[in-house]
Amino acid sequence: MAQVPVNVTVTGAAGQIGYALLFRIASGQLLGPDTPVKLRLLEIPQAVKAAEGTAMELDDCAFPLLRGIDIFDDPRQAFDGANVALLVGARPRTKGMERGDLLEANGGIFKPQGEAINAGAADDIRVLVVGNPANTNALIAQAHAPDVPAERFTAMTRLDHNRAISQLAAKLGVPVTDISKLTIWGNHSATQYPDIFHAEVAGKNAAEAVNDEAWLSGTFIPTVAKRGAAIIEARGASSAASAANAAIDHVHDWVLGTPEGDWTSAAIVSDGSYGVPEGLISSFPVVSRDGRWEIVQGLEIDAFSRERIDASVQELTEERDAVRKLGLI
Ligand SMILES: NC(=O)C1=CN([C@@H]2O[C@H](COP(=O)(O)OP(=O)(O)OC[C@H]3O[C@@H](n4cnc5c(N)ncnc54)[C@H](O)[C@@H]3O)[C@@H](O)[C@H]2O)C=CC1
Ligand SMILES: O=C([O-])CC(=O)C(=O)O
Repeated sequence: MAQVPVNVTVTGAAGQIGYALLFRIASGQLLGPDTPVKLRLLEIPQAVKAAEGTAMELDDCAFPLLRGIDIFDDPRQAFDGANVALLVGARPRTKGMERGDLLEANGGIFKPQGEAINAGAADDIRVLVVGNPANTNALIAQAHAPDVPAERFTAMTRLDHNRAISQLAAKLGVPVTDISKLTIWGNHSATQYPDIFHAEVAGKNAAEAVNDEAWLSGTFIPTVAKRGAAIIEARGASSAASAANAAIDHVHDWVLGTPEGDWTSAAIVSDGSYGVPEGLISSFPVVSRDGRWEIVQGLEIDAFSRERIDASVQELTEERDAVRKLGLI
């Protein structure tokens, strides 16, 4: 029997990540080759026409799995019946903007979107926030969706995870497929901590294989943490195709499961594991089983890692306090 299509809502659909993302969703890379999808695109009124142009191109691909495209400028309509929501559209930081202004501007986007998800999304809704500051935007949306289990709100650190795998593989001269069990901890920001102490290269400990602490603290960690800025500097625009790719990876693994013997990284609501205050949306080592993220437990955290995890979690705590003060959560 033909499967019922899955409703996938994408915000910021006319933006550069949207352009790289929508064709991959429609081609079956998000939910697998047997799952038909309906796209529900949300844009601001001024960008609806551009979204319509992208929809025309999607039509022109004649993707067998694509069963419909609807375009909205109202979050209530866009999230109605959504099974998967990719929250990409956000207010970028502009010149002279303070962090508080950025959080406030994004609160104006993610609060109504959380409310709309609460009001009308499907019972199995899964939310991935990509728009920056992703962790705190996810926290704001989650705070306004009290009827949705908090665990359904996540933020993207998969791009950082993939960047770290690539950097580590290059250092060791191995294919990326040899690297497993790498972790991004904390915030999707320059304070994030890419951790190779539990990572493996072809089954052996990666930190021992690297055996170069100067490279680890002086090159690897800052390269991964500042990669977004380096891309902006080189391309004159922020990462788009690689961000879309990571969003596909995140949702694909969440719905269909992570491979046995490995884990990935995702920012999910903390249950207090590894000393991360409960309720913060922070990146952890995670596996997905039966459609739910689970934090990998029992990893030993040495002083080097502890200090870095704590610094990033401290930043998340400050962002949470700032949005609390602004009355956004
Ligand atoms: N978590 C991560 O790893 C990454 C996050 N990002 C973030 O993703 C976001 C999107 O990036 P781009 O696509 O390059 O930006 P972009 O500026 O090309 O597109 C953003 C789109 O969002 C739309 N938008 C703004 N407010 C909206 C609202 N209230 N509802 C619906 N749509 C709205 C805009 O009209 C625009 O079309 C940015 O915040 C960027 O910083 C980018 C790369 C990686
Ligand atoms: O700062 C940005 O907009 C881009 C970003 O998050 C990244 O590439 O990691």
